[in-house]
Amino acid sequence: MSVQLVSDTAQALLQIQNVSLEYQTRDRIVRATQGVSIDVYEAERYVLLGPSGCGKSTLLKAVAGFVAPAQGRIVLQGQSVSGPGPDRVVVFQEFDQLAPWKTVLDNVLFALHASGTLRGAAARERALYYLDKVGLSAFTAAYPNTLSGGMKQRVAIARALAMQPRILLMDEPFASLDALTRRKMQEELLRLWEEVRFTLLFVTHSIEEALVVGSRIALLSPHPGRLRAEINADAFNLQSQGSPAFQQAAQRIHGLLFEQPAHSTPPQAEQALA
Ligand SMILES: Nc1ncnc2c1ncn2[C@@H]1O[C@H](COP(=O)(O)OP(=O)(O)OP(=O)(O)O)[C@@H](O)[C@H]1O
Repeated sequence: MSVQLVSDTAQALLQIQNVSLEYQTRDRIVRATQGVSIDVYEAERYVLLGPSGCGKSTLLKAVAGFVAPAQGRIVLQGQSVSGPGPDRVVVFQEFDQLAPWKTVLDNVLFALHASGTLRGAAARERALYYLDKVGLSAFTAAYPNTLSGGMKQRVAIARALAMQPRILLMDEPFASLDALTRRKMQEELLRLWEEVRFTLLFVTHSIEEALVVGSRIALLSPHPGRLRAEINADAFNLQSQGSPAFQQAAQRIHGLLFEQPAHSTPPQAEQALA
């Protein structure tokens, strides 16, 4: 009998129940996802993977409460999501998500103050704690325009973790970084997860990134996105990248996404799905 990662009887932290998402444009309705059902459990690193336009970002925005489902519902810890809240924090791809007129420390403090999460010395202590966790203790007084792209993303991650959200939402957070920095950030994210054990919902269109970052991966079909399969990726990390098992998993995912037999697609160093 095989051992399952997740107990069937455990209550999922996040339940995406038969969710269809739509945009109303001037002349038509664009359906982004179709009847997607996903359960995400406490301390999972759950990845949404699929080709460009399959609705990954829209699904993440719906969990964040920015987009209301046209059908189905999203439930976080037993409560229906009906709008944004400090229990869900998003880290985006863009480097301009920090306030440029605030220092690194003030960017983190502002989130804590504005959301009513913490004030005074307690807020400062928590902000400094998470800035230290992302290796930015020496840059608390710096302004965003003096930081590299990777450092800005670290501030955004520290700011998000400082909120101690029930779930951290990341929308292709490393996609604008060069390959080396991206790898380093993946490594840091996994190290942070080992320490803090937050629950993560992570969007990417890179098969490799999904396997490295995720403990489970949802494969979404092309537009409109439907759940095609869920893959257990707990066995993989940056060290296993390039191993035969890793390459096989990447090949299998590629096959599942594009409905090709797994053996017909040679594995590549980086399999992006754009
Ligand atoms: N504001 C919008 N108005 C109308 N249609 C939209 C809007 N945002 C997204 N869409 C459409 O919804 C679908 C899903 O888009 P979404 O950005 O969620 O996909 P994605 O999988 O995240 O893609 P990518 O990997 O390219 O970011 C696409 O067809 C897109 O054109």
